[in-house]
Amino acid sequence: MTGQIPDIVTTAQMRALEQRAIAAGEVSGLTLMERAGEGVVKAIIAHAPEANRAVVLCGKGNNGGDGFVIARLLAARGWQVRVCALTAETLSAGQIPVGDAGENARRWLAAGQGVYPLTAEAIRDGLSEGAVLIDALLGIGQSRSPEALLAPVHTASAEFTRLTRVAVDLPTGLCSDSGRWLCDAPFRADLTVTFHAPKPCHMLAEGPEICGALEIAPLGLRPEPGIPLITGPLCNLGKSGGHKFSHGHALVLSGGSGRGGAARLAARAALRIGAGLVTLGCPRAAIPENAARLDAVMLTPVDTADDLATSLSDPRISALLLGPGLGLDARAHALVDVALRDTRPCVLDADALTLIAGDAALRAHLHAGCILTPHGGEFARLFPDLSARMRGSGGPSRIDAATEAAQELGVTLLMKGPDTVIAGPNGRCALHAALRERAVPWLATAGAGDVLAGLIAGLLARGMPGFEAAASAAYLHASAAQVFGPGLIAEDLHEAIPQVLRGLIAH
Ligand SMILES: NC(=O)C1=CN([C@@H]2O[C@H](COP(=O)(O)OP(=O)(O)OC[C@H]3O[C@@H](n4cnc5c(N)ncnc54)[C@H](OP(=O)(O)O)[C@@H]3O)[C@@H](O)[C@H]2O)[C@@H](O)CC1
Ligand SMILES: [K+]
Repeated sequence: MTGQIPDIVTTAQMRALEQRAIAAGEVSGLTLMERAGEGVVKAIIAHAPEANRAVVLCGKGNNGGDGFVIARLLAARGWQVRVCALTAETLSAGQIPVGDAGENARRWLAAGQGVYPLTAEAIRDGLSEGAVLIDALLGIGQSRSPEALLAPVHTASAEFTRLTRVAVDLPTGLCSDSGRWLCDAPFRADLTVTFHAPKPCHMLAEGPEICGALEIAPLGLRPEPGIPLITGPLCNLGKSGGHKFSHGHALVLSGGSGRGGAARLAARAALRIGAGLVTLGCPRAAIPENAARLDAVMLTPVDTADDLATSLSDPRISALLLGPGLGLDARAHALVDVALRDTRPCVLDADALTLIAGDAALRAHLHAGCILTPHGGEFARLFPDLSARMRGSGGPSRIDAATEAAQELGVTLLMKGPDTVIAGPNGRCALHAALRERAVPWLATAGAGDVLAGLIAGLLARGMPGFEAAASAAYLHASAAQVFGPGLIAEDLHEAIPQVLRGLIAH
């Protein structure tokens, strides 16, 4: 997948787009299906240039219709093609369904080609090593487990080691809108060719694991806004003059002695991303430890809520961060309480999220300047009902859940993961997908989340709005991990940020 990636569209949006274009007389369903098939064939040839044999598995809907187009176009190129269709029996009896899929089945049969049943034997006999196995069983119309449908496919394909497995639109066994599996063993693709725009399942949850490489075939439909993918910072990161106070002052609150590492990681990240000043507020007893480990980050004693209130009387403090290594004791609770009664932009991570989850009074003070950065477990603590619904069949996707949660609390919410969702208090939403060429598995390391929280706090301190700061930080965080590569530990992220910034500012 290269170049500008269109916004993600849901199943409902995709269907509406198609229907509008057809109703307006701009295009017919048959033409769209032909374009879809052409796009898949083009991608297959680029992906498997040596192949000349394919088995196309066709379902009874329009995904299957695409399969018949693909079969016809590959056969026209001289490929040896076998179609194994769910509707083999009725088609062989001359019963052609109405509609675009039926018309493409008719064209296939009219060319003198046969249709085989969807059995392990028929599939196996059509394959050989190096062949292409094309899944056109189910697309965006699937809603229940296709376990039985896939059983012969798994049996047959297990006998080969060098198949190229291609999913049309999305792999069978995947929920299009959530990216969750609909069965234990979905189709596992090396390449998925979708149409017009990515669907949530190509980016979310367990979807990417079974989609393989992703190609987007255009259908000639007009683009419409969907969920944008974050492919760069959403704000200018350069500095143009000014003194340190013109670039903001972040205050990071820390826990006691021996617990300062997480807050130090966050504070350094805030400084690295360009906050003019960063102060770490910690109990007086922890000052020597932090002083021994920090130079450019300043220190101030914060033992009590009053100490924090005194720090906040300095109007130059432009953003707060509470959570990393903060603890869950009465002091931590009191600090979160004071911070939330202030209206300055405030990042709440880690322990601060746990405190908020357990205390409705704290939640009541959340405001639009707050940015919450939960991972899956923290999200479940904050939103147990929503989280339970997400696990159910047909439940909300991570995008829907984050959007609902952000609106419910009136905050910006960054739901962490390889598929990081950023949702604003007003329904705005975006996705940062650290997937495929942007995959950074070595980011799963202790302290990486603290650095992310620090990057957000630093950008907020510089005056960036919450949504933009969170989305940009997600991008910068993954980029730093990518620059450093394998062996990364959280401290390395700071060292990689300058290289990331140089690349961005040069552009
Ligand atoms: N939108 C567009 O712009 C374009 C779309 N195009 C293509 O159309 C595809 C969507 O087609 P679609 O709507 O016909 O749905 P599809 O996925 O083929 O399912 C069909 C039927 O399968 C059934 N079924 C469901 N689950 C099942 C199960 N577990 N096991 C067995 N059966 C099951 C269910 O019928 P049911 O049995 O419930 O009556 C369902 O109605 C899309 O993915 C893309 O490839 C392109 O041509 C270009 C333009
Ligand atoms: K499919």
